[in-house]
Amino acid sequence: MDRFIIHGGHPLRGDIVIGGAKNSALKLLVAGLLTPEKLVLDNVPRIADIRTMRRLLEQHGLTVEDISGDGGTLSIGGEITNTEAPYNIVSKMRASILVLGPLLARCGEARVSLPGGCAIGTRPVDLHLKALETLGAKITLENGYIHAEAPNGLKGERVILPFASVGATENLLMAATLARGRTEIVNAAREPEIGDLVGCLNAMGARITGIGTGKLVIDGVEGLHGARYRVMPDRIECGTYACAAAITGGELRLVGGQVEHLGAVVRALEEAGVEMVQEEGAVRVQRTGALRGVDIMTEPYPGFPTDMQAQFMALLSVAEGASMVTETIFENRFMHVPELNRMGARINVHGSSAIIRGVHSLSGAPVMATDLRASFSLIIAGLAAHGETILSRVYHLDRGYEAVERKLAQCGAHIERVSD
Ligand SMILES: CC(=O)N[C@H]1[C@@H](OP(=O)(O)OP(=O)(O)OC[C@H]2O[C@@H](n3ccc(=O)[nH]c3=O)[C@H](O)[C@@H]2O)O[C@H](CO)[C@@H](O)[C@@H]1O
Ligand SMILES: C=C(OP(=O)(O)O)C(=O)O
Repeated sequence: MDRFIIHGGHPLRGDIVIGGAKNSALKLLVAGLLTPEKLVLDNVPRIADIRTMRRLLEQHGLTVEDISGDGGTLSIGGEITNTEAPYNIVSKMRASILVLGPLLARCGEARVSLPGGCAIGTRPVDLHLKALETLGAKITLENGYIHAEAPNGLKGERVILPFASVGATENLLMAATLARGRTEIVNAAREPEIGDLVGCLNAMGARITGIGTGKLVIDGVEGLHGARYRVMPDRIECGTYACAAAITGGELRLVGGQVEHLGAVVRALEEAGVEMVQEEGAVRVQRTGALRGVDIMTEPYPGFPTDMQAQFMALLSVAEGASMVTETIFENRFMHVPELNRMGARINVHGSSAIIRGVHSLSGAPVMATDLRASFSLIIAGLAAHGETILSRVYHLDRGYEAVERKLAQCGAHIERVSD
């Protein structure tokens, strides 16, 4: 198992290229199930979750080719020969549940392992299942698997989501592209990655309107065709490196980053004394003065993203004054707190809120990654801490961040990966 060794105290300066968004690319790959023709995706991030998704699609019978030879451009095509998504892949990566809608729409049936909970919460999929049932699917749960059938195809309906779930919106959206008639998704999630999925599906011949709003309207078509589409830049990676620049008092150009996707993160960083400016083709980030405490609450887009909560908390741990961070999306997303406290932070958790009392400095320590974003929050703390931080279980990080040690080291960080 790999570890990172970080020696803190070196301001980050230079350019970091922001890769394609994990949370978009995964769904765009799944969209390849909706057509036998070739879907070519550019700007695909080279991360473990994408490799897992490739394996899942390949075991459904599709061919995934690495056209660029470096994993950045993939083509997906071929016929579906197997409609089962097995436990060993779904339990590894929850986004696998997204094959359910497309398999059902294309093949009239699917068997997908129930994903179960994960480190950050129980994460049920009831909204996905209810939404597909509204389109006429018959769903049963047996032996840990979801069995969905729609032998006569799906039929468009109005679906009101009780919560703007990202995954339920995406599953339903993909299924509805091939349903008979019109589907309306009311209270749809508005995350930019959903807009990217709609953009790709429309390029494949789908008829979807309402991008960026809480109401998506899908007019079903007979079939989708091949297309070429570029994955949007990863707004969470961009926000993550912004926190890293800010905590070290450095200045970064985040190449390919887009301030408009960051919404509430930009405002929160500004309040904390960090400036993010959109320039041509890059976001420039630097501190404007001392870091100040800020209160934030995670919310669906355009609110503050839960996927930025841990990284922002690391920054607040050395800000002047007190901050309160309230997590409203996942019930167990504070596992970085005890690890940050081992590095000298003063954070108390009360239910779904964490109170952070800013300290003057952090000190390096051996710490353990518990999930993807929590891992990066410990790197951010390690970059500012005195002494050595050893971060173990780096595989969590490799799920979603590409070439972390290279990107940071070329901007002045002292970080190396050690394999046991
Ligand atoms: C691969 C991917 O894109 N993952 C993102 C996606 O996850 P994901 O699509 O799983 O997130 P959702 O928006 O669906 O989940 C939000 C909340 O709704 C609950 N819920 C969801 C579905 C359901 O059927 N029933 C239910 O109760 C979840 O347990 C959670 O508490 O959006 C999250 C919220 O922005 C992000 O943190 C994840 O990084
Ligand atoms: C929680 C995340 O991903 P997933 O939904 O794949 O677990 C994330 O990207 O922070």
